[in-house]
Amino acid sequence: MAKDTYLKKVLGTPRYDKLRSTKVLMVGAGGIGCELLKDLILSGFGEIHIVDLDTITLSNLNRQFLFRQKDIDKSKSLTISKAVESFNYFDTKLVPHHGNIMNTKQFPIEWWGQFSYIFNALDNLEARRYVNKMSLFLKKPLMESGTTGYDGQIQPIFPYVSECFECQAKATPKTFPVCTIRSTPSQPVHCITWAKEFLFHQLFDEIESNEAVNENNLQNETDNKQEIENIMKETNEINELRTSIKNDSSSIFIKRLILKIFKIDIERTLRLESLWKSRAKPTPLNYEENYETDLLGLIADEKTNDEKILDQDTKIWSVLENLYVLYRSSVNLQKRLLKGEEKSITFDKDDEDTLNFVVSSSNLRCFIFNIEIKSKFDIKQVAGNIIPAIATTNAIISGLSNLSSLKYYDGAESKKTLDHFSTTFISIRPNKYVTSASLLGPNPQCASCGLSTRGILEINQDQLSKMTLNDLIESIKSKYNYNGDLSIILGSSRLIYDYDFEDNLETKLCDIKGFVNQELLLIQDDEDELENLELFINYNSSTQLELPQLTLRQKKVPVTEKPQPVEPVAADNQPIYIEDEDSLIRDAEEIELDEQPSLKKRKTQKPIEV
Ligand SMILES: Nc1ncnc2c1ncn2[C@@H]1O[C@H](COP(=O)(O)OP(=O)(O)OP(=O)(O)O)[C@@H](O)[C@H]1O
Ligand SMILES: [Zn+2]
Repeated sequence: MAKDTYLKKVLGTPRYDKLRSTKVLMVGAGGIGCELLKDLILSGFGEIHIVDLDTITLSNLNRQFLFRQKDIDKSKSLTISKAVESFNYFDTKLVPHHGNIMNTKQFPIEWWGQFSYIFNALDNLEARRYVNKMSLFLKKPLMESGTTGYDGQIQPIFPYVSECFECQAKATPKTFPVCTIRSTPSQPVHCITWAKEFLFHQLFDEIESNEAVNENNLQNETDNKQEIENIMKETNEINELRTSIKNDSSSIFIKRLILKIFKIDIERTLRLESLWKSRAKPTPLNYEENYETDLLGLIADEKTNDEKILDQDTKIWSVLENLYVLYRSSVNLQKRLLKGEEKSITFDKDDEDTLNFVVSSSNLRCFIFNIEIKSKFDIKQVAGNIIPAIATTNAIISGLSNLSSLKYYDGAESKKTLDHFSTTFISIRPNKYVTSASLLGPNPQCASCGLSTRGILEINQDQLSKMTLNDLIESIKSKYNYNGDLSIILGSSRLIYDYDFEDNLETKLCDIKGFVNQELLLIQDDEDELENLELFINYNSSTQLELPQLTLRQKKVPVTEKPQPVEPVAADNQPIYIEDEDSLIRDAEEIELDEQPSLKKRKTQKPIEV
């Protein structure tokens, strides 16, 4: 049977026609991306653009099945597009892009406009938030997906109709007080964090000016003046070591480092009696007396010892072995910096030198503080924030992501409501492998979609040099029916106009600092009647000034009820609804957009435009 006839039969003609002419975007070509691309191709999408910033590493191969050993170090997006050629039965057009999705030069807003659906297959919050924002600006449906170990989730997002990615607060990574890390560790994770975030970072990585440890920060954590003084002194000494690594090609800095961090700093901390009243005291490392000679012996036969020690990643290394690993990794890191190709080195769990440095220094600190020493394998999991990625979980989540998106292209779109979709979870819980929850409307408190409306302000260079800020304000006021004054914030926080800050009113737009292509303008109604308006500035050669067609929603009395996270209920063949005190909500009701829906109302449905 001809391919097209086959596909038409499987999909049905209306869906076939739609899918063949549909362009979609997949962001991320890693664990989920490999599975998802296979599914999207076999579903008959007409054109798929794939974006990934990374290259393939050895550790990807166990689950990113489209990559092979020969592909290591090659671009993920380019390789994945070639890898699917053998089963690209329906001649889907594949367009790979090697780059960061947040790069506005490579991916300007017009570029996003071409897609009918966006699929996220990402692994970090920052990029997910960015894609969510773009989907809100362009009102493009987005399928969010993620997995950790056996757990996974998909969330279909229909901008301003269902919850966006930001509507529910996200868990923030666990952090520890500076003083626990710097002075009083009690668990291996404290020492690992110290080794990775402080010691390694300060010695080898690029340091941003706002990162510097300063007394003010420390005063919020402890009122022990001496402790603050010690931490500041230690930081300055580390900075000196950092300079000596690059200025003196000998390995003498390693001995200075060992003596400083495992002996002198510890002795200094021990003098702070108050710290040790209710804690076990650390024991400074007697390096010169107990270990130096043996270490020099090991170093004399590096070839044998590298094999005997460095490769034993599940073994618990002795103190001497840890010193050996610290020495070897420090020498390698110094060599790399002296070579000049790398200005600084960032910790990466797959970079052996950085991992070995962190493992050994963390273990030596554990030894000093009487904390259990861990294997390299175990420390890698913690330092790399690794939860083992499971290929099957990725495959199931990608399957759900693809299938759920296909419903969007089903025949009768005019009747389609959020009821047709659900957030779906998988987890290893017995009898509840797959659970799902119906989609909620936007959280009215959500800063990304509930409190504001977004659109694109198109403007050409000529207008930029003719128009003043005042002209722009007048255009905005009349377009969106503001009753009173407004204020404007440019970018993340720069106020350029409000009722008592009029300095820029007569300034031409091109002369307002920060008023540049791809930047954001946040417009707030001083009367507090209309919701916030966020405009994305887009330079365009043909348009004079074009403000987006939008109706700003009226602000109503603030809703006091805080949305609660929804506990999913078990899936069966029936659509799943969330049970509340009164009843199961089964009928689709429409929400008027200018209502401030409560959580219960947010369960009701609004038609989705396709
Ligand atoms: N801002 C971004 N732009 C483009 N691609 C991104 C961006 N952020 C992350 N990615 C890509 O998303 C993919 C996520 O895949 P995955 O979660 O499997 O991570 P990985 O880096 O391949 O694996 P691991 O982290 O386990 O080594 C990666 O290929 C990563 O390069
Ligand atoms: Zn939202």
